[in-house]
Amino acid sequence: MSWQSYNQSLVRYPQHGFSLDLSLMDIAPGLVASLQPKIDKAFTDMAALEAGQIVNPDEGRMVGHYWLRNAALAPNEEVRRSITEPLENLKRFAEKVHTGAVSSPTGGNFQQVLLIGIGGSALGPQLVTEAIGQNARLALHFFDNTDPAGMDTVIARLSHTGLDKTLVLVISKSGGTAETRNGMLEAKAAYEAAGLDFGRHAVAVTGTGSKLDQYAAQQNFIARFPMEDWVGGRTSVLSTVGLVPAALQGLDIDALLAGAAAMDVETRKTEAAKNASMQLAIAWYSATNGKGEKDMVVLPYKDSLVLFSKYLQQLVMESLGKELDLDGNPVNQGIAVYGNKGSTDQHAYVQQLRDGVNNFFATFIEVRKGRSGNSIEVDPGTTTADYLQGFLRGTRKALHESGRKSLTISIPEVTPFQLGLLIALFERTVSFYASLVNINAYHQPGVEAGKKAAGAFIDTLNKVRGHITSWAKTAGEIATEIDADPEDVYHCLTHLSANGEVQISIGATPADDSFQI
Ligand SMILES: O=P(O)(O)OC[C@H]1O[C@H](O)[C@H](O)[C@@H](O)[C@@H]1O
Repeated sequence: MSWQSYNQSLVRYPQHGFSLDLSLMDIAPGLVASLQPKIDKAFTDMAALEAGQIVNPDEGRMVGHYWLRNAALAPNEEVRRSITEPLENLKRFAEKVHTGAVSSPTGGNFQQVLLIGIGGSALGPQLVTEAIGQNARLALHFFDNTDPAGMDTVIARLSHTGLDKTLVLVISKSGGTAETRNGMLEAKAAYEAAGLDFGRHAVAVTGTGSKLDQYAAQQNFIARFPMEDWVGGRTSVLSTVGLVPAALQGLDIDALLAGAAAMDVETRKTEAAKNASMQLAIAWYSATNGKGEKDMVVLPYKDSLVLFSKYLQQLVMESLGKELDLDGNPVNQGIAVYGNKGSTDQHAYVQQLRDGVNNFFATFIEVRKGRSGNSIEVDPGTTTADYLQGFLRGTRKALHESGRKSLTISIPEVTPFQLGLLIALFERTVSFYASLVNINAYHQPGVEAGKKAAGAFIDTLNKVRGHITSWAKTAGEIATEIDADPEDVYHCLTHLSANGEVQISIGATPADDSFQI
């Protein structure tokens, strides 16, 4: 480690207490020169994106999440209003919930929120809640799956305060996501079982006219907030998707937006050496050979940032994980992201990072402030915060000594403003990196394949249900009757057996197992 290379490779924005240290990334001196045409193109793409000129060919929609924190950039008055009006409305709405002007139909203020959403409609709000929601006015709970047992656990937890005091926030951009629809129907059933009118406790955040929007109107939801078509799910944390729950928690959403806007100011500058997102994109390119050859391990040394890797996983992997490049050539791009937090991970998988397969680069996130308030001495003169800093610096050094690359992002503390900075930093990095490797970061064609196959499986499951009899049959026999894949039929039958709908007699192999009512 050299003091000189630290000084030379640091991008810092002292006015925000932010710095990005790339000194341990070993970026080859010639790389930037060889990438220059691509870097120039990335800046041109960025300008086109911010000007509303990037339209996803398969979906026909503009990409414009940058406008959310800078409405003045929006390409026309209509888009500008679609940012400013919901922002004012959601603030007013949160205020009404806090003052009790919007309250539980059974009387009294709402005291907690159940957020139902998945993917970008949950990960952003979860990140914000964990990072800066410690003193939230209303506690947030989540349904982010179609797991009935998981939902039962959450409902039981909510019932301590009471479902009547729980505001339900159903969030889905498309308004048609199965897991979210299921979660909403399960919640509705729980409210009805408690003798409560679900609609009078519910709020929707969704695209105007979507299935959810129509359902919310029909069920007389308390409020509906629009989510604009030009915001993608994984970049929606600063739209109504993230801001409605944040405002309900009483968080400083203006500071969150201001942090993102401040990072945008820095990362809009076309001097690559001073642009933290461009430097990060170049570092990703250098570490992964521009082909995702290494994974990104995200290690924030701060408990409140524990969900940052989970959040980045969607942002990076759904954006960059693409089969084809922009010219239609197969490239199978992407960067795998995982992580948790330091120093906890030191006692779990850092052993492999240091000594095992060298298939990653680490992203350390350093938060300089330990806590607000005084600290005890755990050793003479030493605090727990000293240890946290020591472990970060120590692990970074140990990885470097064994030839592992890492970069370090430092921020002063985890505030709404700093969280906004981090979110915007990575959004722009993903955008730049996509330009460097010539892919579209703003569509997700691969996600549909699994959804379609799941739909087909559920159709088969329902057909199987209709062919179970009081006499025993094998999966193969039922598969022949309904013209389906016997392996699928077998898994339908074991599912029905585990859920008490059929009885199973185990044979020598799955093909010999038989099932009856
Ligand atoms: O907000 P929704 O429309 O319900 O979508 C939720 C998620 O579902 C999809 O599978 C997409 O790949 C994600 O990008 C999206 O965030």
